[in-house]
Amino acid sequence: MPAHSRPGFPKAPPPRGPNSPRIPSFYRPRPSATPPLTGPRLRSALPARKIVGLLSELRPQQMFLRAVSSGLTSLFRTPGLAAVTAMSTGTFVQLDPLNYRDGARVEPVDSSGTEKAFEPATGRVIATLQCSGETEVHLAVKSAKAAFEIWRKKSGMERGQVLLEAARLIKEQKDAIATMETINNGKSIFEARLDIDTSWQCLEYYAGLAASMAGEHVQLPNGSFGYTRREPLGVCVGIGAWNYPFQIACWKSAPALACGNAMIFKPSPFTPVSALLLAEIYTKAGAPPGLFNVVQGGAATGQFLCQHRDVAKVSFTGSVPTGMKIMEMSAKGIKPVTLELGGKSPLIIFSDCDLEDAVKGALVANFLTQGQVCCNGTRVFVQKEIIDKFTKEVVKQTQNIRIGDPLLEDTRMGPLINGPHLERVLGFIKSAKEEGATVLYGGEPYEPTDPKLKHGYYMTPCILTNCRDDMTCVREEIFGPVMSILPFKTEAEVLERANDTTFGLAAGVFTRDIQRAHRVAADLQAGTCYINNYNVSPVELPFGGYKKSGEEVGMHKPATVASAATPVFLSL
Ligand SMILES: NC(=O)c1ccc[n+]([C@@H]2O[C@H](COP(=O)([O-])OP(=O)(O)OC[C@H]3O[C@@H](n4cnc5c(N)ncnc54)[C@H](O)[C@@H]3O)[C@@H](O)[C@H]2O)c1
Ligand SMILES: C[N+](C)(C)CCCC=O
Repeated sequence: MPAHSRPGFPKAPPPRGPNSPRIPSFYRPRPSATPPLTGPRLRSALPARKIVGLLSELRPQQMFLRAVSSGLTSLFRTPGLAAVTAMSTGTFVQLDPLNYRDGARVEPVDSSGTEKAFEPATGRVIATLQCSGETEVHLAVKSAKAAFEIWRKKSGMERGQVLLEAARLIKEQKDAIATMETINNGKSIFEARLDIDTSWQCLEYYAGLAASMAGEHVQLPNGSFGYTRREPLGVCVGIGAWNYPFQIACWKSAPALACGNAMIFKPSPFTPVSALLLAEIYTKAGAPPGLFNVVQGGAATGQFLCQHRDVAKVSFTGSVPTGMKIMEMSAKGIKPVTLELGGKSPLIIFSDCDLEDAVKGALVANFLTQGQVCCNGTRVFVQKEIIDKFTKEVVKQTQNIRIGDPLLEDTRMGPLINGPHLERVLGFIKSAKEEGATVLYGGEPYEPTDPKLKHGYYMTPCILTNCRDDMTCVREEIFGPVMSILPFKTEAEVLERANDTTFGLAAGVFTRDIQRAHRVAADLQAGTCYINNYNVSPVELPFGGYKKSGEEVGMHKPATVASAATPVFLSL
């Protein structure tokens, strides 16, 4: 939550960071008891603020080379991962306990059922997890409370040192963590490595901020003075989605821990494994046992966490319907929430764009992580003058995307997360056809030639044309590799259509006209607006949503404008 809009925080540091739970949202303003208080000051009159962040002009080719040249050089056996048999497609099984409490892996003391986690590339079960019951959740909270008592008394500098060491360990173990992420999530190893980079970068960023957070000294009449303290909230809960398992765990825990809180993290039951690596790293880095606990499970476990009396805040990443439930539960306990929810983001391509960049931008805006990205720009509005040329080129490049074993270096599209989700995505394509859309390319189940991948959840990326704004495929979040192309004539028209949605997570604009770029970005109702780029993730910038895409307790919506020379490429 933006510091500027919180009572009692008139001079907080700027709310910059990768995720909405930025530093101030894990703090509560607390004036000291004596001497006399100034009292909290409401800054509700602050105008809405937009943050403009410029990306460094790192060429995408350099980024690519850096990522691939690192190689799989440091395969390791993580402490506690003794039962990992191998780190390649089709062999990994997870036999160690998947909960983490008091600095060690544990089996839950009670359970409300089991869930199977798959390797999407092969369809194999890699882990069966016990869904933590109410007693286990209570033990995790108790352990986190004890750690909080130690942690909250540390100086910001001391907390920063632990986070820095954890960041160093993540960097050191990057390839093994990325491999684990690829095995459990299905995203290509190329992408997973980029995710791990934005994970350790996030810890470094908040480590840097930890020491500089301070309260205020306020002069009062007759020689009196007051001061404010910035105090952590206590035990915070993080609930994650399955599309960025390790990154979400880092983006939630880093700001929370930097501010002096403890965190209990519940990953999605589809992707339970990599959060444990983070837990082990925090312990190794010097975090007190219990500071970062992991409980596994689905909705029931999540509810136990949200409803627990001693949980001070819930930070949630997931779908809008679940976000609504989380908000409702938290409201009953008067708990602040941060909600990072879904989207149906517009990507606007003007006729004066650099077409080559725009095509690459559209690919990365739609097919990253097999299209399972909250901020994907899936409503691709293309100005009429260039729509034929654009469509032809986008189809050509989509045909070149390499689908297959996600652990292979040249794979750019792996399997979807699981069978039911694949069916759901294919169902959207079927209904698009029924509603009059044309499938220009893809949208079919895909079977790679490697026999071990036969039971994986692959499909060809799909391009739809003849779309209308009222079609289901254009209105609803598909969360799969499906691009809908929509023609437009004028700037005013496209802005109105782009904003005509209940979501507001991200948006993109491709144009050579710099004034138009910033004018359109300012009028788009979205948490992040990319200019001549898409889906880049600099950790220094906030990441949040308008409308149903997200919620924080604050007086303005974060709106980031990320601008760069050229987009990251998906196809080779
Ligand atoms: N805005 C963002 O930053 C962001 C990032 C990633 C994903 N997402 C969104 O997440 C969605 C996909 O993720 P998903 O399928 O895992 O979402 P989901 O809402 O089904 O589940 C998310 C998490 O909530 C838990 N959960 C489910 N019901 C719950 C309940 N009643 N109480 C407490 N916890 C509960 C799940 O076990 C899981 O850990 C998409 O809509 C996507 O756009 C958003
Ligand atoms: C890293 N990205 C691409 C910004 C995605 C953030 C999480 C959304 O699903």
